Amino acid sequence: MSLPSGLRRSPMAWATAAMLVSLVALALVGPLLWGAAADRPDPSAVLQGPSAEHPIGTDSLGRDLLARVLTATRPSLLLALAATLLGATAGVLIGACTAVLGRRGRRLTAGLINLLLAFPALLVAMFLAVVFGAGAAGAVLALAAAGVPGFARLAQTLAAGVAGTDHLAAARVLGLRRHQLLWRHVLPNIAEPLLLSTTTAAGTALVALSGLSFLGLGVQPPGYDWGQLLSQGLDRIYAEPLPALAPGLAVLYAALAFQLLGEVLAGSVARRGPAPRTPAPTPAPSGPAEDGLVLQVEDLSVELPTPDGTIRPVRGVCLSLRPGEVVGLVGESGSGKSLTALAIADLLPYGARVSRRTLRLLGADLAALTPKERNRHLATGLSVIFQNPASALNPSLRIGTQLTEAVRAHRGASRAQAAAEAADALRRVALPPALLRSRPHQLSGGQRQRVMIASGLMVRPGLIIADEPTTALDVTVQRQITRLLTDLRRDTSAAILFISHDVALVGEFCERVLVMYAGTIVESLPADRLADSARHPYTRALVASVPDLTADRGRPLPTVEGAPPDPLAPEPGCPFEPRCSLRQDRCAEQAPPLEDLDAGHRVACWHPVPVAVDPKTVTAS
Ligand SMILES: Nc1ncnc2c1ncn2[C@@H]1O[C@H](COP(=O)(O)OP(=O)(O)OP(=O)(O)O)[C@@H](O)[C@H]1O
Repeated sequence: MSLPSGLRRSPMAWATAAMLVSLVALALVGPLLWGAAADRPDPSAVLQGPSAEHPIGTDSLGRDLLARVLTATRPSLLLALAATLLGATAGVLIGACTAVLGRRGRRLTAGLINLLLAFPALLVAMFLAVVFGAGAAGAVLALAAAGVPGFARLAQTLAAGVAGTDHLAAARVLGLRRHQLLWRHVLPNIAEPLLLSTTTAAGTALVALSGLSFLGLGVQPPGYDWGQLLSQGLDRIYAEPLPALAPGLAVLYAALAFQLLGEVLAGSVARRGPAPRTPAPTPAPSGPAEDGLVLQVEDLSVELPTPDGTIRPVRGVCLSLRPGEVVGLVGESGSGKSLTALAIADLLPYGARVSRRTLRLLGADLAALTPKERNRHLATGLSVIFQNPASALNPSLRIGTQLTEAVRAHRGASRAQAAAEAADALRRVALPPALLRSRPHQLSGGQRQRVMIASGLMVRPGLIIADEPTTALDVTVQRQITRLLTDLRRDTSAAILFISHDVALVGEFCERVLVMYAGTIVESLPADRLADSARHPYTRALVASVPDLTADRGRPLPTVEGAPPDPLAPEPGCPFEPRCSLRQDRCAEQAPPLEDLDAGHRVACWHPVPVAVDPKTVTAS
């Protein structure tokens, strides 16, 4: 596994690695190399100061103190790690349980955690160390128990974020038992921040454990750790500072190493967090602008790294929209529709690379703008309505705050002016302005989607990208939403790119349809000609797979036979060729370009289907 390049370049990461390696090496070889010297008493060298033979002196039995400090690395680290792991395991299990317990169990556990947190951890550790009895095992148990509430609170907070997610709800519906929910759905999703906290907690545990040994509650003679050596050295610190300083510095060094490890890991997580808004490298300027277009996209491609290799889920896409035009983008799941939209909106996931010949929004070449200008232009010229409004809206903010923040940030509108505009936007999507005070969970799915549309309207965009905005809604609400989008288009003359896999809906709602298959546009035609004049075998198969009320219920629903090509192993030729019953030799050799058939109708096929052919006969069976 290779290190992220950010980590490789970080001096702090290298320093931390060096400190950790030195500690581990000392813990491994210390007792072998210096164990004998550390335990050998020498009555002739009792309580000596630093000398060539004993660089930091000897103890009351004449044992070499440097050897003892070095040998103590192993017990000091092991005990601190044991206390941390025990405390973290118990705390995390208790805290994470709250995500899968019933209401009563959850409240009880939360109350218990709150109660335990009220007691200072170090005092609890000292009290428990006395109760468990002075000794290494008692100190470890006491520290672990004292650390449980802190870990439990952290895990509880993180688990609360998972508790409301759709995947946990889906797993509950599937009937998974509580322990399965905990192990499979809660813990894996909160593991990363917990690991970071555990690392830093190990440093704190090391200091605390040394403190207990220092007070005589931890490791007992003849065993020893840094805390005990520090305590012994302190008796004569004014005469000989080194015997106390050396174990003290060792504690500081090891605690610092753990703290730095936490910092470095947290930094590395933050670095791979949000995607940089600008895909590297700097794109070349766009091709010439075409007059009167809201969106002009030519030869857009997206590359994505995956664990198995790089894929190109969007390949050479061209599309354009005029003011007020509604264009549908249809295709099977995975055909690249959403990534096309995300590439236009500059919202591609981290690691994605985008290339294009032209990308203009409202006449402005997005490549020619600085990142700040581009963000501003996109934020004010484009709105994206996502498929799942539940996750697109921030659950902790009131609707009013979410609707107004964009206009306040980009247009500098006052709070009152923004609130008035938000109320107006809600009215336009047929929602009462009183909802401004609600939070997303208090709204139905249809209402949330209307809020998303209202949010898009707040910036008065020239282009609305609606990515499957009705997929999660029932048919009645679907109709309401599409009607609403139609009204908005009429009133604001915004263009709409409507992404869907519902061919029937797109045919009804849009003026023009782009059919996407395996990352490319394979056909572009007026929506009213979709049902009877589509010429690409894939479009014909999609249309044929739409059930209607007159279909014979005794026969299985028609589907597009076969599966899309493996994005990791693209073949030359037409990507639909393996599924096409009309394929010929040329289809497997060369990919067909998107060419004009007649006015407003383009198709990428070497042998477009004659209009008269029955659509059900065009896919391989
Ligand atoms: N972040 C990602 N990393 C790797 N591959 C991805 C990522 N996002 C999407 N893909 C892949 O890219 C391809 C296109 O995905 P995209 O989401 O654009 O499809 P889609 O046509 O919008 O599908 P759907 O209708 O199901 O939303 C798919 O094969 C998908 O697995």
